[in-house]
Amino acid sequence: MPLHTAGPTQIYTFPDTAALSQGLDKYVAKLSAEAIHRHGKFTVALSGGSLPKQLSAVLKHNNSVDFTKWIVYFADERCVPLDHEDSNYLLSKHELFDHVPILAENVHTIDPDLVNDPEEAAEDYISQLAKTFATKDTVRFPVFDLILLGVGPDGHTCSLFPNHELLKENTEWVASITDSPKPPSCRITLTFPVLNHAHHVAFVAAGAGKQDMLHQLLDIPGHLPAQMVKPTTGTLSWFVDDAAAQKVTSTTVKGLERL
Ligand SMILES: O=C1O[C@H](COP(=O)(O)O)[C@@H](O)[C@H](O)[C@H]1O
Repeated sequence: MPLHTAGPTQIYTFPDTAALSQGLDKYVAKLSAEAIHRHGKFTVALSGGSLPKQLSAVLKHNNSVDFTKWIVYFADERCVPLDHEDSNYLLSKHELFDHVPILAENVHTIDPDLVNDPEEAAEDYISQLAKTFATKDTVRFPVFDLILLGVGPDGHTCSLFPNHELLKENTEWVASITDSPKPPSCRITLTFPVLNHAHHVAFVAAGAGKQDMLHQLLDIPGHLPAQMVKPTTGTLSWFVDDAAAQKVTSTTVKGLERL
């Protein structure tokens, strides 16, 4: 069974969070090696919340991964200083960057001088993206090798919240939000077109607290933000533990698979 398949959503389940981290390590290491072989770098967008810890537990010990070729952006970021406890960057720094040879200049943070002006911060982040992603005429949006996403209990992903006007954003690469229902209220976020142009997108969700939302997202068709992530040509995977997957019954997905 290949590690990932194009087309239908692939759901990988694991008995617990330790096994989930092992599966994620295998998946990310493979995509990293493939991307570096293909174009000399691995462009990845990381979420905050529970993701960095889950991702890094095994990956940070994986010496086969060439982290020097990683170009890191954030799927979303809170408009706070980089040393603030709410910073998604700080989380990933503590969990991953401090333990692996990622180059500081390859980690693209929100400009700390712009955190009081979310709109400007989003504009600046677009400029940072433009340095990595040379857009061709046919491809208007950055094409990440991998975007790693989390999902909140309300179905939000990145800083794209249910019923928010940002769900309609279809031209900008990065948008700002000043009324996030989850604090802090000011944030910047990648938009759906960017998420949906990626080569690979993977959601990571663990714990019984995600059960109801996972059931809703995977079994009941709808338009919650996490359900609007539908890569046009890329793959979509879910990495979940048994606790989170307990109520998922869907026959519309390809099936729950163990790695
Ligand atoms: O606010 C945020 O929440 C989501 C979900 O977080 P989790 O702790 O439930 O995994 C996260 O993906 C996003 O990056 C973050 O800013």
